[in-house]
Amino acid sequence: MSQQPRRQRAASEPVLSVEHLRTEFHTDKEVIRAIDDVSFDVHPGETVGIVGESGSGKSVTARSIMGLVDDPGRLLDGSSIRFRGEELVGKTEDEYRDVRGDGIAMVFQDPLSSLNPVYTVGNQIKEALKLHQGLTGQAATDRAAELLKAVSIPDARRRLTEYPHQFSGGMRQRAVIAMALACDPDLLICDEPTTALDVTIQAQILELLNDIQAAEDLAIVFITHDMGVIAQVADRVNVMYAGEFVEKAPVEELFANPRHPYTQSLLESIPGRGDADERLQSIEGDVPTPHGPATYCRFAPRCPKAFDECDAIHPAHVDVGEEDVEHTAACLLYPDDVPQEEARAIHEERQTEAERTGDGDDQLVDENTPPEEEQ
Ligand SMILES: Nc1ncnc2c1ncn2[C@@H]1O[C@H](COP(=O)(O)OP(=O)(O)OP(=O)(O)O)[C@@H](O)[C@H]1O
Ligand code: NI
Repeated sequence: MSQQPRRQRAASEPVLSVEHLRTEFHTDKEVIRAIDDVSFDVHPGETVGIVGESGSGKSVTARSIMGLVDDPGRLLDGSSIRFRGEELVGKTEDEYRDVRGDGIAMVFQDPLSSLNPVYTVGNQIKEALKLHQGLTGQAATDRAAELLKAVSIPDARRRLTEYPHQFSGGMRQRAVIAMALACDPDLLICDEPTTALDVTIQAQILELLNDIQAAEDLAIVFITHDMGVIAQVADRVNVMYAGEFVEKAPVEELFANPRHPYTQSLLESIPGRGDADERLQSIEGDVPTPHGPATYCRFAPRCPKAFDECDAIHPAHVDVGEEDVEHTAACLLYPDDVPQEEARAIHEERQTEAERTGDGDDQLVDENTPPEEEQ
């Protein structure tokens, strides 16, 4: 159990390091590039948030990390996901199962999808303990009760003997978190874990995750569409739109000084921010489905600040923060301390650079597909 101050954490090796992640779905009709060049890392003891509207690619990012992208989905060549320094891309399903059992755990929105209705909660936790820690018998029962206690389920011993349907929604999600903890993970990926719960229960679960994190120095990737939740849980935030990260910043910085027009729109749509009388303002339109690499700004059609070049140049991430603050935005408005033409030239040059180095002409990574079969 580490009590490192945050400063030292930032200097530690990342638990998870995602680089140039690209995930595509090849269907009969179309190719969906659900994730297009996403990079981020997560250090021990910190929570990194991924926030964006429905369809922006949050869950596919999570499933890519977990090795759970099913057919017809594939990770493109050049994608790298390192966990505790070890490359996960290209692992076989068997190898990946070990990673999921020993190190990375995931909590989904619907706790019932992770619980089997015909077994008691206790049996399911004990099964996880047997699988991941080799615990059986009384030792497993004791540990399972400890885990239920750790997630603040009262009367833990008795509740071990109950079935999922005897648990309320919030208690079920706690039980799922207890199951996730049974593999003693270094990294927990939470995909909208509180979206189905009412606000009071939601707050309790977020509090619980916070406590567990502090006690275990756990690294968390927290996925949500809700900026209010992000404000409560995240240390650093990646704002996602149509398969790309469009802004990355520490949480306080993101809320105090949002730079990407998409982030600004997301923040304006939080009730209670700004003018109290103002009607909840949501962003008009939907996230587009991305096909192939972006050669323009995908947010431009909905962006209040868009101009002609936004349809022609793909924005690269540029520093938009104070010195020493890791804050970047992918928007042609930046850098804003140089003439606009110069700023656009920077993005154009980076786009050309990316195209020259083979970006947009990727080969698929899939051990089942020999290279000559790729188009
Ligand atoms: N199995 C699949 N086959 C084809 N396309 C898929 C598949 N899974 C996801 N996609 C596409 O990938 C894109 C991103 O989806 P994803 O589920 O990651 O969004 P999300 O940000 O998690 O949204 P939500 O907030 O609704 O959960 C969408 O365009 C979606 O249609
Ligand atoms: Ni999702």
